Amino acid sequence: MEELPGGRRPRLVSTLGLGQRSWEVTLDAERGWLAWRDPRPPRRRGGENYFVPTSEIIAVEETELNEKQRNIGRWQKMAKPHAFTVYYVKKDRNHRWRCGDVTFSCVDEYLYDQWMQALKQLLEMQRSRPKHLLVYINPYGGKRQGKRIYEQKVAPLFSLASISTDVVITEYANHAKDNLFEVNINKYDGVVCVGGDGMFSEVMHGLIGRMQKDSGIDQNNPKAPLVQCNIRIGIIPAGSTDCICYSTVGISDPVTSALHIIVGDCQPLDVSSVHHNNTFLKYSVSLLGYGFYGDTLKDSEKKRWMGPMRYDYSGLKTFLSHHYYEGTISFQPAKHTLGSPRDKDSCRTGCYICKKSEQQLAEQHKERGLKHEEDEEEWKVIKGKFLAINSVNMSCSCPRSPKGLSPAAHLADGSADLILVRKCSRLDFLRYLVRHRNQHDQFDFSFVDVYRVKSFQFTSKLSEDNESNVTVIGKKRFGQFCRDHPACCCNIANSTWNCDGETLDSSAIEVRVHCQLMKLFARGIEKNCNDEAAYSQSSVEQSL
Ligand SMILES: CCCCCCCCCCCCC/C=C/[C@@H](O)[C@H](CO)NC(=O)CCCCCCCCCCCCCCC
Ligand SMILES: Nc1ncnc2c1ncn2[C@@H]1O[C@H](COP(=O)(O)OP(=O)(O)OP(=O)(O)O)[C@@H](O)[C@H]1O
Ligand SMILES: [Ca+2]
Repeated sequence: MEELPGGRRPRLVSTLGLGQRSWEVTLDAERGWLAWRDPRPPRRRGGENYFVPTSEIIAVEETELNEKQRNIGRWQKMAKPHAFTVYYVKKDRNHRWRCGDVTFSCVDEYLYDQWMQALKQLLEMQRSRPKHLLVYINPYGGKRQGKRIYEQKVAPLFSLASISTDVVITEYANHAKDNLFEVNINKYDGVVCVGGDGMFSEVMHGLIGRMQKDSGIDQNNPKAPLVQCNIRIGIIPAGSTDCICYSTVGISDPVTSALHIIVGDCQPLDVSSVHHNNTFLKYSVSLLGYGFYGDTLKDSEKKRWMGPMRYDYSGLKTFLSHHYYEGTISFQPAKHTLGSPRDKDSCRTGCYICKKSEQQLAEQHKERGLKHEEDEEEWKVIKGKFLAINSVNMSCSCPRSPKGLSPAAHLADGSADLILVRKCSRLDFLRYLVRHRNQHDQFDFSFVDVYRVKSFQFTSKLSEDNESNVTVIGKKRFGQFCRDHPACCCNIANSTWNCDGETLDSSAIEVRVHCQLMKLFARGIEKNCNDEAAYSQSSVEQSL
């Protein structure tokens, strides 16, 4: 390697054997890349060029060349050619990552040692990579393939990357959550969950809950400033919806997720806390849905045996029942964030809007102890009859809806998009649903409103009436549905909140978004060359 002043050795350039030819291989430690180039002029079918950021090198290993490889070209003269294999992230279409490998041969041991040492040094310098992970596998999530997926697709990659693991196969619901309150968490560089959104939710509750407990924060206080959780969670998708994985990586694919964990990616995530009467209920990172998604989930729980199909079955059933619910929503608009839910651009890796929120959060932490102006900020109140009330902290894109419930929602901007779908005809509601799967704007309907909020509260008409002691008993005599108007679909019972795929017991809730409360082994969805809608600073500036 060439030396720079100060003893830095940023560049190693050698001619190494690859296949049957000699290639020019460069390791540029300063700029952080490894490249190999066929030095033959392009018209002789050479000129190929490969380039890998060193942050995306997975491992390097000594390699024994096989008989066939040894007997070609100049390597056949050597008793034992010295070869090494570099494993790296190979980016495929649709955000899919694969483990690529390339084997280089060196003319002598000295050159081999030089390369091995330089590459190993570079790998050791990747400080954000995990070395020791705690893994929870839900053997019953999704299509019940969690254990197989982990053993066949993920564990071999972790061992290639020299990551050691403690693996827990869960034996009951909440096993992972309970366990996280007991383990010596400081031993680990991250926690991995193999399963779906429900399994992720368990691990998140365990980690955030543990963090608050250790810091003496009372989770039942809805206004308590929660302590950020710096231990990252990796999601190996093996569930039914895998919305959190899809929305943060761009695909639900176990190998891709394992590689994001190995390279030590970090994606902060907003978390909403949900309370009822000063009692903590749950945290949410994806969907908090009342009405359509609440009823779909409640019905689907009885059909777990159907696997992922249960959501389509119960979704269709709920669609046909066409129930709407009356209630009051009060919310505080998110004025601190630059974007809006109607933006054409989406949150992508390195998102400028999320970075801005991160800076604001750091300033807030510095000013902690000074007066908090939050409570003085305005509340908007909306009363109405709703088919669905959805609050999403992220786009909620998933294989069922690749652009999600709110395509412009941000992963880490400290806000949620509150989507109110008012009472409308079945046909209109179907048109709304269909737009989750095509390119048209799902908010461009007179019966749909969307707001970017930092907190909200909901009370159903039924509980308001209960509280004001209005003839509830009289109403109950009508049974669950309005018998006077069989066709009107009005429902005097409450719906249920769907909180990241789990039902909540209370319909009256108070929700608050906590900016970047936790972190994932992910980097957000990467911009593609054809992804013109990705955020850049200039596009934000134009919108100001
Ligand atoms: C005509 C086709 C329209 C299709 C519209 C599809 C929209 C799908 C939007 C999915 C949004 C998922 C949000 C993520 C929520 C997760 O935290 C949670 C836990 O995993 N998953 C669910 O609650 C699982 C929720 C799954 C809901 C599935 C709903 C399926 C609706 C089917 C309606 C059919 C009407 C057809 C009439 C002819
Ligand atoms: N060993 C177990 N036995 C029964 N339930 C479990 C076990 N381990 C975890 N669970 C629970 O199973 C629930 C569902 O699991 P998971 O999220 O992995 O799959 P899913 O519901 O099919 O997928 P999705 O949440 O993506 O729709 C979780 O809420 C979790 O608490
Ligand atoms: Ca958000």
